[in-house]
Parts: sequence; C-alpha cells; structure tokens
Amino acid sequence: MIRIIQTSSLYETEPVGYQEQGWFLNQVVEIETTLEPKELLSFTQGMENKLGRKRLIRWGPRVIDLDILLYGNSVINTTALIIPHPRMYERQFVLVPLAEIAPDIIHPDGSATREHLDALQRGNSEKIRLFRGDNP
Ligand SMILES: Nc1ncnc2c1ncn2[C@@H]1O[C@H](COP(=O)(O)OP(=O)(O)OP(=O)(O)O)[C@@H](O)[C@H]1O
Ligand SMILES: Nc1nc2c(c(=O)[nH]1)N=C(CO)CN2
Repeated sequence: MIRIIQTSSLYETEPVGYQEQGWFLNQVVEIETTLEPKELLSFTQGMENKLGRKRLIRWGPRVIDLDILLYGNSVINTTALIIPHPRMYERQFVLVPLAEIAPDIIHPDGSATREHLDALQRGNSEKIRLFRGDNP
C-alpha cells in the first residue's frame, strides 16, 4: 500500500551536475506505505522503467527520477539504498520543496528541514522558482 499524504508545489530548477540540458521539474511527495524500504525502492524503480527512464548520462536528462529522501527516522546504508538520500542536503531542488511540506520534521541527524535549508542557502545559489504551468 502506498498512500499520498502531501505533495509540494512543482519547482523549475536549474540543472545540477550536468549543465547542457534544460531545467528540471522537481517535487517532493510525502507517502504512507506498508512497503519496507527495499520494496519501496523496487516499486519506484519499476515506475521509472515503466515510464521509459533510460540511464544515458549521469545526472543528465531523464523522463522521471524517483528518489527516496527519508524513511521515517531510519538510517540505511546498503549498496542499493542509502537513506537519508546521500546528496539531499546539498540540493535546493530537494530542500525547498521538502521545506514547503515538512519544514519542522526532525531528520536522523537531529536537525529540522528548515535548519538544513538555511545552512545550504548560506552558500548555495542554485536557481529555483515555482512552476506556474503554461498560463502565468
Ligand atoms: N535513497 C535512494 N533513493 C533512490 N535510489 C537510491 C537511493 N540510495 C541509493 N540509491 C541507488 O542509486 C542508484 C542510482 O540512482 P539514479 O540512477 O536514479 O541516480 P541519479 O538520480 O542519476 O543521481 P542521484 O542519486 O544523485 O539523484 C539506484 O540504482 C539506487 O540503487
Ligand atoms: N535541477 C535538478 N538537477 C538535477 C536533478 C534534479 O532532480 N533537479 N537530479 C539529478 C540526478 O538525480 C542531477 N541534477
């Protein structure tokens, strides 16, 4: 069972890592699930494959990318799955939408989302803006 609890707005975000591509649309979703972390990863990977995701360039353009950011307060460090997501604290395209739906949740390191975002924004100027669709 996977049930959607909250969805953030969509954000248009400047590509991070590989610049020669268009901007991304990013969103963070809170779900409730009976799936174990590994089962959830199999599910999200199945969805990516179904939607035609092809891995061509690392950090390059893709149809869809579903990452598991957090799983409750769990810390997981296996080869297939690392939680919290290993790069989430460096990415405004993750922390801005996460802060919209869950500013006060405490992460496994003891800090709140808002604190992580403040720390990141002190040094990072990745461009990100609310996506308003085709009809501004
Ligand atoms: N928390 C996680 N969520 C999703 N995948 C993860 C996670 N931790 C480890 N992985 C592993 O990362 C592998 C590569 O994922 P993927 O190809 O989507 O990387 P990417 O999206 O290009 O880059 P990034 O991981 O920086 O977002 C997956 O096969 C998966 O096993
Ligand atoms: N703006 C943006 N840049 C990225 C993104 C992403 O989701 N948004 N994902 C990446 C690999 O996961 C690499 N770079």
